[in-house]
Amino acid sequence: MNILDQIVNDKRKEVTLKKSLIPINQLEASVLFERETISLAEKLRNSNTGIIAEHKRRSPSKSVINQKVSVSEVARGYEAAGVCGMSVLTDGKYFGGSLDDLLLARASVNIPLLRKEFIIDEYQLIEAKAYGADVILLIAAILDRKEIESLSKCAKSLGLDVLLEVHDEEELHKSIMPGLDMLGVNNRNLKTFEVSIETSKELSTLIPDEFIKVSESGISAVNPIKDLQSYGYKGFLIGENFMKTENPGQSAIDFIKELEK
Ligand SMILES: O=C(O)c1ccccc1NCC(=O)[C@H](O)[C@H](O)COP(=O)(O)O
Repeated sequence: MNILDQIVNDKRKEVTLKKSLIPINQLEASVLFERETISLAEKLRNSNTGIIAEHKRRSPSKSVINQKVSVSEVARGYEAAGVCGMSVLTDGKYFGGSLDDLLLARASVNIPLLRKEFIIDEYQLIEAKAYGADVILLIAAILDRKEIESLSKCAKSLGLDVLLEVHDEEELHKSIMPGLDMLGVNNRNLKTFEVSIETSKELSTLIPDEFIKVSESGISAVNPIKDLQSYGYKGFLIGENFMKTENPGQSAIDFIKELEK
């Protein structure tokens, strides 16, 4: 069983429990449910830097990254840096995140927020909207084509952008369909945890132009971004590189300044 199988097994139990505790109509009653969302795809399309900065306390590949900084402080720092959007990990068991992190980020900034989660059920999309997300992630490795289609339709009906993540050509072919806004290539091999931006380069020509291309994971310097931009990438999801520092917002500021040179 690989790490994604383990996470999804736990996630199914978690979602079943949550559904029994918090009914959908309670989530729909959130004031944030009626909020007009901000499109991350649009921000990336019009940006020269395209940074999506992540709040990530820990991970299966790195264990603890940063347990000290507050999510509000990180969010405000990222916004000040001029990122296109912020990714907030909401999984508790493997990443130390929560829906409250999303809520706190929402209360702190006015930039697109991605709910970074292992989405397997429409219930989680309704939660995402109720807690202030603008974007959701769908992971091709844990969903079949029909599930991707129905989850992306549901997300769009809630006004949420959809970022679909793939790891290889097979996942890409299986999941390309209208209704997705962004296609993310994850550079992290989830069997070995090795990261290589070559994965983004190799898959770039297979992604139709109508999708905004996002490169995810293992980015820790500006030169790889400049390289990936020449392969058509407009978005760059960066977590650990910022979060491993004492002041993630300041490191995003320094990084973007360097990228703009
Ligand atoms: O980061 C992990 O170890 C991980 C393990 C299993 C599933 C997902 C995982 N990460 C989620 C992500 O996609 C990354 O947090 C994101 O792309 C940022 O990556 P990085 O810049 O390398 O922190």
